[in-house]
Amino acid sequence: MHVSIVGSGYVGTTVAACFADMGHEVVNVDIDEDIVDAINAGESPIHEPGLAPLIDEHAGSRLRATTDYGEIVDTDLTMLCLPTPQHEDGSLDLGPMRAASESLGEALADADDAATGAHEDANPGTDSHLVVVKSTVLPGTTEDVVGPLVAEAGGMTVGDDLDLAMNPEFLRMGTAVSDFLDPDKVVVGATSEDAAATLRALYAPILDQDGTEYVETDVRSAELIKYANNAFLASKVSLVNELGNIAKSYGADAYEVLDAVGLDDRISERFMRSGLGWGGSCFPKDVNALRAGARDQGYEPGLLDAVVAVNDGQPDRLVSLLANHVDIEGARITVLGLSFKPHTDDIRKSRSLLVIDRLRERGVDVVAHDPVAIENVREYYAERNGGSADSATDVETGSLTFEESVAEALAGVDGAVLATDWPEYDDLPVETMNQRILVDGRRIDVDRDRLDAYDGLTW
Ligand SMILES: NC(=O)c1ccc[n+]([C@@H]2O[C@H](COP(=O)([O-])OP(=O)(O)OC[C@H]3O[C@@H](n4cnc5c(N)ncnc54)[C@H](O)[C@@H]3O)[C@@H](O)[C@H]2O)c1
Ligand SMILES: O=c1ccn([C@@H]2O[C@H](COP(=O)(O)OP(=O)(O)O[C@H]3O[C@H](CO)[C@@H](O)[C@H](O)[C@H]3O)[C@@H](O)[C@H]2O)c(=O)[nH]1
Repeated sequence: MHVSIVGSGYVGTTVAACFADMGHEVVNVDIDEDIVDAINAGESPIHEPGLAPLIDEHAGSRLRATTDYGEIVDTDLTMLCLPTPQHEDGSLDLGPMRAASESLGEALADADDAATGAHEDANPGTDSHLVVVKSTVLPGTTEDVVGPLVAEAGGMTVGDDLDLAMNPEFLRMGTAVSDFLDPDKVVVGATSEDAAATLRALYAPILDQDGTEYVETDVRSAELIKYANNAFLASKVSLVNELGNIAKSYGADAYEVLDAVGLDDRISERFMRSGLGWGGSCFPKDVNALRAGARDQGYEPGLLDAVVAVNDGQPDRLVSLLANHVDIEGARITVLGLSFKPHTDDIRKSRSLLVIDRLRERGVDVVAHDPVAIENVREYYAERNGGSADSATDVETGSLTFEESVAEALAGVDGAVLATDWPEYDDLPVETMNQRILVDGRRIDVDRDRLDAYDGLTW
């Protein structure tokens, strides 16, 4: 099939490369020329295991990228993989979805004009264009916002020459390629049988796999399934963290406790790791969007409010724990791990950034290390501080510097906190630390005998 994917970020790039690998002809459309150039040069614009080889293999043949929306016209369907960030109040920001929907409609209208009156679509057997929302959006967005915007800009009619579907994505950063190619489930909400059939054909190469469920439902349910999934997982981690905080207060070990609890197959042992809590580009904004959406619907989501409150408290607990071991005012402390989880350079809503802020507010000079995310963090602080990446000039707070090697990051420091459980931290070169103190927010596999003091957030 010929597939166009609008938005080539973490999801759009992964999905495009995977569809190309499945045998489809794919074009990525993005407004960011650097991303487009990288893909066309056969390079991955992001750090994601397994992605670079796929782009290298398919770029220039089954995979292309462009800034030109006109290229969607000759494709069987257009999948929207645009950001759906949150407003300051936590509610869903549909700005990028609206802008892209209008651009898409305009491109389809231009093609219609060019095709001497009748819109020629590549979709075999139909003369309508299928728009599939893959971004995470609240119920109603596909049918009440995206559809009407594309239709108006394109001079089209939903159900006639415009078809809609919603196909949420469940991949995780760090394992995105394998999650996409070997998913637990594919969820599709389509507005017509033609749209449903096109999506079945699109996913056919992976549907024969054992263990992949194909769920067909209505569009609003498909939209809500994505939020319910993330809300459930975020709640599980917050519950585990609450139980972990209680375990520590009793001098019990949360990992021993929860490993045993997870043996109950109604609960499962997965997603039971207590510690610094959840970050990333999805859980924080999606839980907030669902809370705001529920309130709009007249429902008070008290449980989800508490889920966020527990999560928000964990970075402060980590810093308090460190203060039990180190006189932190004026201390030099290493923060190990900056990405929101291992095996990705994604730092969006990373707990590490909150820990760094809390430490610096208390006058700590922070030395930060990460195997792949340092550049992104430099850019983040440069943007926040109006140009100064290391911001060592900040007089109110401690400084922030970056070290490329773990050994250099630990040399001469008064203690370290572990924020992201990269495997690189399993065998820490602690000998050169001024004080061999480690406060662990993720329960890594470290040789505690080589440390003067080791403390865990919930154990
Ligand atoms: N990151 C994940 O792990 C993940 C997993 C599942 C679902 N999702 C959802 O998928 C969606 C995309 O997430 P992401 O992490 O890939 O976002 P992202 O920010 O990494 O990428 C979005 C891309 O869209 C491009 N873009 C913005 N406006 C555009 C426009 N008008 N036209 C064309 N391109 C435009 C940006 O340049 C960027 O490359 C979100 O709704 C997210 O919640 C994300
Ligand atoms: O037992 C656990 C598991 C996870 N986390 C934290 O939870 C966050 C999210 O982790 P994970 O779910 O592995 O990563 P994401 O890439 O954010 O993936 C989530 O968000 C995506 C975007 O919506 C969804 O597609 C995925 O299904 C969903 O797992 C990270 O900060 C983890 O450190 C824990 O603290 N303890």
